[in-house]
Amino acid sequence: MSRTVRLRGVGPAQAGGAEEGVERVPATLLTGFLGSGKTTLLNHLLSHPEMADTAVVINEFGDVAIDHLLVESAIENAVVLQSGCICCTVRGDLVDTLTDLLAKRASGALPFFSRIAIETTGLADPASIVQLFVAEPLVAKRFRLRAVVTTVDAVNGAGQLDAFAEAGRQVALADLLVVTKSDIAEPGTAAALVDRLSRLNPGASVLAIEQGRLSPDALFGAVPDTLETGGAVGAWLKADAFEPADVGGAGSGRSAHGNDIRAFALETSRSISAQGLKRWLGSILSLRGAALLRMKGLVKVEGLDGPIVLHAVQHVLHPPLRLARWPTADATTKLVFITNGLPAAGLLASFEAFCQEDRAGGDD
Ligand SMILES: Nc1nc2c(ncn2[C@@H]2O[C@H](COP(=O)(O)OP(=O)(O)OP(=O)(O)O)[C@@H](O)[C@H]2O)c(=O)[nH]1
Repeated sequence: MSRTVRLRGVGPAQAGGAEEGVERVPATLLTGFLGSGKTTLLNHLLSHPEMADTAVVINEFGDVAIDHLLVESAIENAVVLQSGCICCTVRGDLVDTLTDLLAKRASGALPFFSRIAIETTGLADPASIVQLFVAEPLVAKRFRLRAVVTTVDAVNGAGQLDAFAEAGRQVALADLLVVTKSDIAEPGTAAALVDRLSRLNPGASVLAIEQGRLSPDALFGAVPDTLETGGAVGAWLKADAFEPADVGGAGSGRSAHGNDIRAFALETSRSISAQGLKRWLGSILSLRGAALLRMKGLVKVEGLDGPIVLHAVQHVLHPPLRLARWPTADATTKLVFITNGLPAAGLLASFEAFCQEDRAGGDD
């Protein structure tokens, strides 16, 4: 069930300017375990004037929606998705809500907004929401996922990571990890959590904050917006932060305690045919997608001057981006993985196998 609240529509919409825009609306997904400080952070972010034109979608689990009442400011465009979690029962509702927001913006029923923020329930698996932005045409055509921000409670976060798989998945999917409540954590606890999070998801930026105090500049500055430039690709991939997996060897990577979440990097100077890459991706995403929390990287493909940029979340591959030239001095394939129960050795062996195949494969 989707329920709309507080669509006050104050002020005129920017007459017609928002309709059928060429630009896709950037979306920030705010996730994090129960009580980890999502609403507090959202509130603080929305208090900044530059965030005024933000439409907010808040998903609450249960019969009585409360969080939206706590989001105090700037929410002319607040929508609550209730009675279920976005990632499962009300996923269709989220699609409807997003398209409805655009229609209302275009008709003037809503004030103009140039970005959206989506706050999930504390138990959501953000992967299925990320998938909407890639695989659901109604959403993918009009919105782009700008950032996944995950809050982790400095006091309870370590225990939640040990006990709940959802907490680990939320961390693995993040572009930015925000450690909250460092003001009330035991000395050293927040720093230890920052360290653990950096090992779980070496590609994400990690910031420790208090009482939601994070500026939009700090948030968006930590998450590159475009991959077209070399510097942005480097900051996005952060391959150096990942432990290398040994090609042909055990490729252990780093195991975090609790869930069997491992982060590791694969680097090889070998190139793969376009056909081989397509088949390898088809194979690992369909067969092992559930365990592949995240994969990002640059791949050297035969016959191309620049790399193919890959980004996959579980079974879903973001549209691959073809760069005209390599952003790095070394034109080598670099793939970083965060997996749950999927050892590096198997992935490396399969990549190598597909490198050997289809040497004469065409570009398609
Ligand atoms: N001391 C302190 N309290 C915080 C901080 N961040 C959040 N809180 C408090 O923690 C409680 C939960 O914060 P929320 O922002 O509601 O957390 P949430 O993730 O939105 O919670 P759910 O939607 O229930 O999952 C509230 O009482 C906040 O005031 C912080 O940095 N320091």
